[in-house]
Amino acid sequence: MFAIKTYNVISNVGLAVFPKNQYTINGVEEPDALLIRSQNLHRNVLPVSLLAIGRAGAGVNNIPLQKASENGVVVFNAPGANANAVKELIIAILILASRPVIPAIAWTKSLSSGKEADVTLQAEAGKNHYRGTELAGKTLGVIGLGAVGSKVADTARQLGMNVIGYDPYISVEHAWQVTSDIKRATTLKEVLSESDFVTIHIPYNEQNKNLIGANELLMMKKDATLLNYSRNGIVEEAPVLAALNVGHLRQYWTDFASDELLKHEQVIVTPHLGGTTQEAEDNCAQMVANTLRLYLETGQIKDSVNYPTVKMPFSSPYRLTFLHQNVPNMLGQITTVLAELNINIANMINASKGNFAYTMIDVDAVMSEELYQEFEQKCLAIDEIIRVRGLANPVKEEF
Ligand SMILES: NC(=O)C1=CN([C@@H]2O[C@H](COP(=O)(O)OP(=O)(O)OC[C@H]3O[C@@H](n4cnc5c(N)ncnc54)[C@H](O)[C@@H]3O)[C@@H](O)[C@H]2O)C=CC1
Ligand SMILES: O=C(O)CCC(=O)C(=O)O
Repeated sequence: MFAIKTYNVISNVGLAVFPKNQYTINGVEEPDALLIRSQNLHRNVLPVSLLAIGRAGAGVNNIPLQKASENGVVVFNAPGANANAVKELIIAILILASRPVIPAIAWTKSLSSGKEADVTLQAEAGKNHYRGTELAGKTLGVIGLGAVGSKVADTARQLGMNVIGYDPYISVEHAWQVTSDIKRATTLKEVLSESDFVTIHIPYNEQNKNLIGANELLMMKKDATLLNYSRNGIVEEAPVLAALNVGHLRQYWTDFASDELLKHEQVIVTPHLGGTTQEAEDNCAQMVANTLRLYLETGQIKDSVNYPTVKMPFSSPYRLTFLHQNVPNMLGQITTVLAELNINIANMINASKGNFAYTMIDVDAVMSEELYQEFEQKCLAIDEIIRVRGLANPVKEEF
């Protein structure tokens, strides 16, 4: 049995991925895996039992990645699984930022003569106070052309906007998704200075902390609108408020509340709603539950942010897995231990990601508990090996 502990509201569609005869969810056992959304784990002690963390979403800045890697905890996310939800909200915001629909509705509701004809007349007479502008022909700058940004850019093009994208680190997969009529900026200044609307779709990390501050806001067109549906630490709040106060920036829309932002009339804050649709919550939970199962039951790694992708058909009776430092001679040391114990290798694979690496070795016979314990002890005596697991072939399903 594997034990899963969840935080936040996790879709039942995702939880249903775990067979009841193999998994407990939120039981009393120490967890093998956590399944979370925005839960901040930075202050948590990671239990020794913990093998994996699944983030049902894109951003992983709520997870202590270095600590997880060093403790042999593989962290997974759900790349792209909520991108459509964010895209639709961004498009809605672009429209709401151009057409004063929300105040117009509130004003119309306030008309109450009691006589239908009068209300109609008042509505007609007052509507010119709620005149908007159109998106077609305006320029949208998209910072980050990953799963969300590439979708936003394409849809904005379809709405007749000119789109400038900026992503110096774009993956080949996402580069293919961005149509050729989207202009590529080579500098942040280029995208900021040419856009009527700027929307940010990048991860929060040390490098992106305060990416948009006073200098960058000055690069923006006067009267432009800024959207931050990525993370709060990417945009510095004080210079944004100052830019709004002097009339340089028209509006700031964000998914991340703070006391200061909530007080300002030209700041419109949504309650971290980007990925909050039924479909996105189902997709994210289902995707990450499947990757957790794949890892827990077969050792294979897919969509991890701290360990490499490692795929190998499970065709032998028994599999050994090793999370280790990415240093020379790890394979040599592991195979020496296997040879000492007269264990024959049927198949093996090794891959690395940054300072960490992963090795899977299939052996041609099931190891007894006693033999496995001896093997594990010898392996863990090697300084650079972080975690060892022994897995019997599940045979029940095709992974
Ligand atoms: N508000 C919400 O509910 C949601 C927020 N998010 C946030 O949006 C972020 C992006 O999500 P996805 O598009 O799914 O991630 P993604 O990983 O598919 O795309 C991120 C893109 O940003 C690019 N990038 C990184 N640093 C950059 C920089 N300094 N300048 C320009 N480009 C840069 C990367 O090369 C990558 O192409 C997430 O990390 C998360 O923080 C994502 C989903 C929902
Ligand atoms: O609603 C959620 O779980 C948060 C979505 C999000 O911010 C993300 O996927 O990065």
